Amino acid sequence: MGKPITVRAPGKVNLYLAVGPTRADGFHDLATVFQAVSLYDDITATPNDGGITLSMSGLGEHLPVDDTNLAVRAAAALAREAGVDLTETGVDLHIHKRIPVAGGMAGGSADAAGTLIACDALWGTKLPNDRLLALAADLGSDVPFCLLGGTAVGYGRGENLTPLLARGTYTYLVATMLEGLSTPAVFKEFDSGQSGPVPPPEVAPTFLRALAQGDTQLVAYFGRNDLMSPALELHRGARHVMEFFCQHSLTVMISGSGPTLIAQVESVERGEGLAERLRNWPHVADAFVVTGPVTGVEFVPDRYAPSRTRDRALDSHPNRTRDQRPDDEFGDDAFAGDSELDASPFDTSPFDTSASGNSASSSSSSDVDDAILRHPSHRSRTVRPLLRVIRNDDEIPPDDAAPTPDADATALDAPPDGAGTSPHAATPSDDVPPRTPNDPRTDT
Ligand SMILES: C[C@](O)(CO)[C@H](O)COP(=O)(O)OP(=O)(O)OC[C@H]1O[C@@H](n2ccc(N)nc2=O)[C@H](O)[C@@H]1O
Ligand SMILES: Nc1ncnc2c1ncn2[C@@H]1O[C@H](COP(=O)(O)OP(=O)(O)OP(=O)(O)O)[C@@H](O)[C@H]1O
Repeated sequence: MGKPITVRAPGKVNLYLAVGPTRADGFHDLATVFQAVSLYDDITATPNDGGITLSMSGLGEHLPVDDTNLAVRAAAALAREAGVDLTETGVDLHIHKRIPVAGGMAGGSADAAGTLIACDALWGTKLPNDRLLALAADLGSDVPFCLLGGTAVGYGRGENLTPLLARGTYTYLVATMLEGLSTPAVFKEFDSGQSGPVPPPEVAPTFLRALAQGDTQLVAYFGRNDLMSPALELHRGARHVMEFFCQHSLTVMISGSGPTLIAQVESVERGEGLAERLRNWPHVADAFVVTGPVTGVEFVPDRYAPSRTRDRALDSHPNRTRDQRPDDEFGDDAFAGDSELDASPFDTSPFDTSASGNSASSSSSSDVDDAILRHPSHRSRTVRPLLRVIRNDDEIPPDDAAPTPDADATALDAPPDGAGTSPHAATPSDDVPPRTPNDPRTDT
């Protein structure tokens, strides 16, 4: 029987999320910009001689492990699609979860995407990318993006993806909540807040331009999430936590359908300082710093594969930071062994530990473990990049069709109601969620 395969799958944030009308199938048309961030679930697939089993650790300890779990559904869907006979060939899945459950960061979707890639490699199904992406879309609207990673615009349900030109690295302070939110409930709340026909959703050209230019402040300024008001209506705790962000003049958004709150910060150091204080706020489950963009699902070589002991140590570290550190913190040696990852897993196993002479394996295992979990995204090697991406209709507006950021910034120069002079400032009040430039209510 073959060796276990471990992949890691990133969570996402939505930097822009415009919601359109409800479709005949009950879903909403979206125009959204996803970014994958350095917060990962690890998925290990071990071959067995029949059936699919699942165990979970970390934040997933209390989730069901039956066929309602998205990871189990993903493995079963792949087996069906690829004609794998589950009575003879199966998989034991283990997921170590760090992405919050029902937090709007695509936790379940990341597990489904990771399971597809791990089982595809384990069973040697070699499903073409377009079929993998179609399977992913059937499992959930966010699953295709979790496969792809990076920064991408999503239309349709969010599954019609095009990678975006996005310069720069984004550093986010993230606050996860003790209570989650149900995605369908948030969409329903959005519907109930509409008094007339909802226009077709689109991403503002100024926003795309800011992304392409790597102007992180303008990206925050033009960011939008139509699910923010409905999510905050449903989550009093998140409304209170927003006060913290506003007190620190941060432009706060929810991630996806919430209630996780995110804000760009200018440095990892500032973010970590704020996160430490935020952890003591009521309703907050955890606070930490992540960076983006990172790549989609990646294979983790054997020697870096998670161990329960390491996971526990990392998760309980008081300054746990899921971030990108400056390169020199690890030195190039930490990734010197990664060249083997450039090969397709179907040609040469990336999990072959026989390459013991590399400098990574000569480092102490804890140094390397630390390094792989914090490694800068631009160094990551996606073994099986999903280069062929589907998208049906609209093209991104050409540069010359877009107003210049300056022109738009002038139009928006006046701070929104209740906000300070900085576009990043908003004034908190007691129970009413503060208005921010991202809050659709500021448009009215
Ligand atoms: C809010 C986002 O996270 C933004 O990226 C996604 O749209 C949600 O993606 P997801 O969690 O993968 O959601 P799915 O599992 O596909 O759908 C869950 C439910 O959310 C609602 N839903 C989801 C996506 C969408 N475009 N319109 C919807 O109305 C539907 O009620 C659906 O039954
Ligand atoms: N592997 C999984 N991880 C997390 N949740 C799962 C998983 N499988 C099924 N679920 C169920 O899916 C629901 C949504 O959880 P999830 O963590 O995916 O939400 P989310 O991050 O808000 O999703 P999204 O951002 O894609 O809308 C939960 O109620 C949970 O019970």
